[in-house]
Amino acid sequence: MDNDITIHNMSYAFPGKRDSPVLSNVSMRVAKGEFVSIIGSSGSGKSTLFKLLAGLLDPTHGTIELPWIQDGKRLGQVAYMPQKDLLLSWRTVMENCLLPSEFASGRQDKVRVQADILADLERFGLSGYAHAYPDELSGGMRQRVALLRTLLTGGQLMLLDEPFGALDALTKREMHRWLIELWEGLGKTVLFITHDIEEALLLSDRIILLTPGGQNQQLEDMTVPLPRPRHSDMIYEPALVQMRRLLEEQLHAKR
Ligand SMILES: Nc1ncnc2c1ncn2[C@@H]1O[C@H](COP(=O)(O)OP(=O)(O)OP(=O)(O)O)[C@@H](O)[C@H]1O
Repeated sequence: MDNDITIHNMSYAFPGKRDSPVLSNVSMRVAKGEFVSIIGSSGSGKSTLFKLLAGLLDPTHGTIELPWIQDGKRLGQVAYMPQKDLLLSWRTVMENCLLPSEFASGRQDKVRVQADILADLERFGLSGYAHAYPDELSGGMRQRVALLRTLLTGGQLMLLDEPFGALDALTKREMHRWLIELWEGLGKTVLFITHDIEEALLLSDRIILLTPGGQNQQLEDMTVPLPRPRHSDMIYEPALVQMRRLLEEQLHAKR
């Protein structure tokens, strides 16, 4: 419990829009090592929630507790992958992956960092692409580079904002397998924003449905009743069909 992420009665309104908060009295708890998906209609505040967790914005009211953060600085302790992959087009895959070490405090042995990145690229199915530029890669490969760079920023918590939204169904499925293997191997806490209910059901331990603004934002919090390892056919199990219907209804009702 001590390692849980805790958000308590948190509200956030953008400057100049104090009367219409994007997030209003939101509370949630996420256990260390959990994989939790956040779904919600467009504009319900999902990306804003991630920016608050990453420390890029400060709550207007309420608190966010990340128990492992020592000095209050979240940069480098929370790995945040924004909706757009933001790979630098003028830098190679290797140079993009070197960014976190360039920002890190203290001197790092560059030769060693590069050797580690080469090993990671192999693990991520990207061997031979260290010197390629982002626009020479497929969508799935770009996302893997962006995820690797996110991982290299370190930290216990990974915030992934619709990482697979733009991928075709087959690539998406491969990326799911790969992400789950990675998550199981690293034991990190993952928060994952998606619009794809099936994706949320197959990947997550829990799904949190964020409803748009209002005075007291209610969160639906559902545990996914599936063992691991999971496979795509599980989506047809009666408990999942029922849960999917419920989520779709809630999502449409709250628009
Ligand atoms: N910098 C900003 N200044 C003012 N309003 C903003 C800003 N960024 C976002 N908003 C508003 O806050 C609300 C929530 O935006 P947010 O991006 O968090 O939603 P979301 O749930 O992630 O949406 P989507 O699913 O479309 O990505 C929206 O109404 C948006 O217009």
